[in-house]
Amino acid sequence: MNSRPWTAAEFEARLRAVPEHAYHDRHPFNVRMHEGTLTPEQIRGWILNRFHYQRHIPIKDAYVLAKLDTPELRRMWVRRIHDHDGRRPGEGGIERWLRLGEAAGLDRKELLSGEGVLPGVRLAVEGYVNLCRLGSPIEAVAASLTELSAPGLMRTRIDAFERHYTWISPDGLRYFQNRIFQGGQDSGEALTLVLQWARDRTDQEKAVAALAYKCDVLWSLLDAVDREYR
Ligand SMILES: O=C(O)c1cc(C(=O)O)c2c(n1)C(=O)C(=O)c1cc(C(=O)O)[nH]c1-2
Repeated sequence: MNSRPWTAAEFEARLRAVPEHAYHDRHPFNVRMHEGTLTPEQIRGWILNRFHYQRHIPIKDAYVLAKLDTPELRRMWVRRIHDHDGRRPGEGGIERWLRLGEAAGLDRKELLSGEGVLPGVRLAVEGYVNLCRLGSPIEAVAASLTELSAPGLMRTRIDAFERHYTWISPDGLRYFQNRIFQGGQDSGEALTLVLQWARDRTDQEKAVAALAYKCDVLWSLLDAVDREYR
């Protein structure tokens, strides 16, 4: 027999508890990034590998979009693709990440080539894309709720970069500045949907599990980078 559903407040608390314990801001590589002890080579290795994640975000969002069955929901979700791809060449999050790479001394051709992306990073990103491709709408949307923790992390990261990595021009940090607002908007919308859609305890548990899986994706990405750039 199914357990009783959690109340909306209980369910929200369970969702919020997942990234509080398992978000990648606690990963030793990220901790060292914020402490200012990473070398330029380590920072560049992170930027290059994280680009693989960034360029797959609009791809996974296209899979999520295809699961939404009303114009209202699709209009809301399609904004995420525009946020990353921009509406014209030279705009959007992917372009800003390329500029971050350039500000750190990486060639954009090198970033776009995908060379040097670690196998563990490829697998982690593939895991997230496949969850959004094959999972239910509630799982795909719940997985994005790591973004509940992203705006706070962006503020700390900008502060750390401005303090410790002054060899990167401040213009390169525009990606992170934009994500403070975008991450807040994305996660607010996603949380409303997940709370609305979960009808029973099975849905609720699947949403929590999808969010935990997404934390593992981000954690594994940093594990791979940390191991390679010792
Ligand atoms: O730098 C980060 O720590 C970080 C984390 C996350 C996240 O928590 O998933 C995202 C981003 N950045 C990000 O830039 C981004 O566009 C993004 C989209 C999503 C998502 O799951 O839809 N997460 C994140």
